[in-house]
Amino acid sequence: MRIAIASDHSAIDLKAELVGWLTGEGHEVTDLGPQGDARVDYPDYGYKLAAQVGSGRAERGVALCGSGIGISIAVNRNPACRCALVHEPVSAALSREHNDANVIALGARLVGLDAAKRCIAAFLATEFAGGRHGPRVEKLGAAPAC
Ligand SMILES: O=C(CO)[C@H](O)[C@H](O)[C@H](O)COP(=O)(O)O
Repeated sequence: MRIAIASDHSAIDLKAELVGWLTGEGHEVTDLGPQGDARVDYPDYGYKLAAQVGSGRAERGVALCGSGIGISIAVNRNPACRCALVHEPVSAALSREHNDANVIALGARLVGLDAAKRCIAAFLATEFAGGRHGPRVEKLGAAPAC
């Protein structure tokens, strides 16, 4: 699967571990940065990731920051993205099954490497169930203007 991954400075170590793991699992991984450990702003990387997934260049995205909150908010500002912030695998699977999430967000200061891998594995393995969930997800792509 084509997977894009991005973070802020708080999650570069977790990002590096996940890039290695996902690549080893046979995925085509695009690391959108950051590459160094300088402090950066999560919106910049969230927007880059959202553009990659929203355009279809990546099929799925992995978004990381300290809590996962900031970067998930940034990704979800792109109407083509449905980013789910999760802390355990059941929510990760539900985000696919019910919400057809295309980006998963994780907090590097809250979730360890093993839990992050289990969440991502569930996220990648679970299909969207469709059916009654279809029209609900369609509504997410057509949010009313304020
Ligand atoms: O957006 C966040 C909080 O909701 C992330 O956890 C950020 O990574 C965090 O705010 C960065 O904080 P720092 O003190 O500048 O490292």
